[in-house]
Amino acid sequence: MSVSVKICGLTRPDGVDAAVKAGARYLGFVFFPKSPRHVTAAEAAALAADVPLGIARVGLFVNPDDALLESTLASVPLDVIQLHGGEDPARVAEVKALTGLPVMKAVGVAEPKDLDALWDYGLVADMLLIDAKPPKDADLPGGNGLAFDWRLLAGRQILKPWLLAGGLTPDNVSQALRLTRAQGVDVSSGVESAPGIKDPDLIRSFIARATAPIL
Ligand SMILES: O=C(O)c1ccccc1N[C@@H]1O[C@H](COP(=O)(O)O)[C@@H](O)[C@H]1O
Repeated sequence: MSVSVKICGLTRPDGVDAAVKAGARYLGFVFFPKSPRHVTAAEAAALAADVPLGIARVGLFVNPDDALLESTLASVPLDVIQLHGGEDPARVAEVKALTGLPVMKAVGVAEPKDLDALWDYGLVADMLLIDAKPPKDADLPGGNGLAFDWRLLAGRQILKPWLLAGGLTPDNVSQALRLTRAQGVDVSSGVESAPGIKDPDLIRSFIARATAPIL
């Protein structure tokens, strides 16, 4: 089966267009004001409006309260909620019930014991996103262009469908897939010309390499 690709942090129509045409399976919109990729609900609604059926529009939130989720969903047609903060498994279940949407929970990994959380979140989330754990002093809990040691995932059984994230680029995605055998990959800063500005050529190149046969 072909690898699913998520292009995250889209802020402009040319990035959405490049991702859709190149075969992305998920498009991510960031609703976290500290991020250079933050979009307002009105901006996201415009970007998400004409996305073809079969491509999931993912709303990325960091510790959102119910009001933010409800007000965003009132105007943005989202298909999946991504939780990228410190939400515990009970909150993941609450967000699922509140929104009626599938939830993808990000789990940060820096060392082997971080993988233990995949079990607890796998029991409640619909999908998992396995990302590099951010440095302690980081402003953002993701989107930092940092990779973790992919060998930690080799041969690992994971309860739910999952995407690999963290520091992926067109140049390293093949190696990441070879080592982890991930079913999908998620990229943000690795396909940008500047923080928050996606480069359509890098998006095309990333998707072509991620979906090429693994040798
Ligand atoms: O992209 C962001 O700005 C962001 C902000 C807050 C939480 C998560 C964020 N991005 C997610 O992190 C992964 C990895 O990013 P990168 O490829 O290493 O830059 C990204 O795919 C988003 O899902």
